[in-house]
Amino acid sequence: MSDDKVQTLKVKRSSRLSGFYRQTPESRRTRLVESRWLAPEEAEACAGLGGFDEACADAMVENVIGLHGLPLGLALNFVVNGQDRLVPMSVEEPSIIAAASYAARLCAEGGGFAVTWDEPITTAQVQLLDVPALTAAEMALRARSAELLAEANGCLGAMCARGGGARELEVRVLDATTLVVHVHVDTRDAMGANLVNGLAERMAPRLAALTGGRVGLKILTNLADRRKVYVRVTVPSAALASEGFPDGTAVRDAILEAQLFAEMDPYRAVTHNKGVMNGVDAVLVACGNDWRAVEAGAHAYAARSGVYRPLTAWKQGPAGELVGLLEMPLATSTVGGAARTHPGVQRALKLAQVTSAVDLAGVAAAAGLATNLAALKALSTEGIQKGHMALHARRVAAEVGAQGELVEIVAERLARERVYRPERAREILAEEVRRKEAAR
Ligand SMILES: CC(C)(COP(=O)([O-])OP(=O)([O-])OC[C@H]1O[C@@H](n2cnc3c(N)ncnc32)[C@H](O)[C@@H]1OP(=O)([O-])[O-])[C@@H](O)C(=O)NCCC(=O)NCCSC(=O)C[C@@](C)(O)CC(=O)[O-]
Ligand SMILES: NC(=O)C1=CN([C@@H]2O[C@H](COP(=O)(O)OP(=O)(O)OC[C@H]3O[C@@H](n4cnc5c(N)ncnc54)[C@H](OP(=O)(O)O)[C@@H]3O)[C@@H](O)[C@H]2O)C=CC1
Repeated sequence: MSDDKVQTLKVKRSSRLSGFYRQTPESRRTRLVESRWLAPEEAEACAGLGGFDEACADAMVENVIGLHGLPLGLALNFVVNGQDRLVPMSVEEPSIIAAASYAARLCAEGGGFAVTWDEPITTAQVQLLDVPALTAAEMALRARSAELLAEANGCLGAMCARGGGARELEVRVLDATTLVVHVHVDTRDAMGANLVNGLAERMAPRLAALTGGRVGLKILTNLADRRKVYVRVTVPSAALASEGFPDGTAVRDAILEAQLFAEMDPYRAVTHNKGVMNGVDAVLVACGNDWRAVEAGAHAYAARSGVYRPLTAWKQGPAGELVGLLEMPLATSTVGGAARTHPGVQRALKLAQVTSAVDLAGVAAAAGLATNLAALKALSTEGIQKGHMALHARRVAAEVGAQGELVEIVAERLARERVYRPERAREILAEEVRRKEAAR
C-alpha cells in the first residue's frame, strides 16, 4: 500500500454513514471515497467481481469451470476499542448486514465493543499409538520438552523472527496405550494450519522414538481454545426501546429471558449460536478466512462442558443496562490462504482497517455479538419475520423480474401486506409496470 493510502486510512472517520442503505452500490462507493474510507481507485476496484477472475480462481481450487459470486456489504456503526470500523460482510442471507448495523448502533450508545484476545496460538496434535509404558513415555516427553521446543523452533526460523514460534509442549493420555502430544505454536498473522501440520510431521518420528509408540495422525486441532477472543458490550436500557415497544427495560428483560432459554435448552442454544455465526462467518468469508475451521471450533467450544451452550451471555448490569459477552475460539489470518490469491480479501481487510490476525478476530467477534443481539431483540419484541422478511421481500421482487426502483416498490408493498409469495410479487410487479406506463 502506498504511503498516501496509509495516511488516508489513518484519518479518524465515522462508521455512521447515515442513509447509506438507501443509496445505490455505485453511490455508496463514492460515499466511501468522500468520507475517506477508500482511495478512488480502491473504491472502483470493489465494483463487479472486484478483480477476482478465472485465473485467480483456477490458482485457488481445483477443476474450476467458472466463478461464483456473493454480495460484499458493509456493516456500519461499529466502534471497536474506541475506534470506528466499517465491517465487511459477505453473505447470501438478507437482513444480516442490516441487523449487525442496527445492533452496532445500539452498542455504540454504551461505548461500543470492548475486545481482548489471546495470543494467536495454533496447536498441532501428534497421535502416538501402542505406547508400551505410558507413564515412562509421558515423563520422557516432559523431561525433553525444552529440547523438543528448541528443535521445533529450529524449523520455524521465519516465524520466530516475526515474534512467533513453538511455545509449549503438552502431553495428553487418551487411553491405556495412546498418547497425544500437543505442540502449541504462536503463528502470528497466519491461521497456521499448513505451518503446524508440517511441524507435526517433522516432529513425529522423534516423539515416537522417545515414547516407543507408533505414529498415528499429525494434524492441527480446530478446537483453537488457546486462541480465544473476548467481547463485551453495554447497552443502556433506554436505547432498547423502539416503535411499539417503548419500555426499554421490558425489552432488556425479554432479552434476558431469551438468554435463559438458550442456557436451558440445547435446541435453542444452537439457533442462538447460529445468530452469532451470522456475523462471524460473514466477516470471515469477506476476509478470505477458513470459516469451516472457525465453525467447527466454535461449536466444540460451545459443548465443552458436555452440554451444548450459548456462546454469548446477556446479563443485567449494575445500573440496569444490558451487558453482553462473547467468548469463543477464533483462529483468523491476514496472510496465507486466500489472502494471497483473492484481490478482494486485501481490500476487505483495508476497509476494516485490520492490523493483525487477532485484530480481525476481534472485528469478526464484535460482528457476531451484534448479530446475536439484533436477533434476540427482534425475537423478544416484534418477532423475526417483520424485519427479516421485509428485507427478504427485495429478493422475492428481484426473483420475479423487478429491476431498478421497482425492486424497492414491490418489496415495500409485499412487506406492507406481509405476504412474500412470488405469485403475489408477480401481480404487484405487473400493476406497478402498468402504473408506470400509464404515467408516461
Ligand atoms: C432488520 C432490522 C435491523 C430492521 O429493524 P428496524 O427497527 O425496522 O430498523 P430501522 O428502520 O429502525 O433502522 C434501524 C437501523 O437498522 C439498520 N437498517 C435498517 N434497515 C436497513 C437496510 N435495509 N439496510 C441496511 N441497514 C438497515 C440501519 O443501521 C438502521 O439505522 P439508521 O442507519 O437508519 O440509523 C431488525 O428487524 C433486525 O435486526 N432484525 C433481525 C434480523 C436477523 O437477525 N436476521 C438474520 C436472519 S434470522 C437468523 O438467521 C438468526 C436467528 C434469528 O434464528 C437467530 C436466533 O434465533 O437467535
Ligand atoms: N483443519 C484445518 O483447519 C486445515 C486448514 N487448512 C488450510 O490451511 C490454510 C491456512 O494455513 P496457514 O499455514 O496459515 O497458511 P499458509 O501456509 O498459506 O501461509 C502461512 C505462512 O505465511 C507466512 N507469513 C508471512 N507473513 C506472516 C505473518 N505476518 N505472520 C505469520 N505468518 C506469515 C508464514 O510462512 P514463513 O514463516 O515461512 O514466512 C506462514 O507460515 C487455510 O487455507 C486453511 O483452509 C489446511 C489443512 C487443514
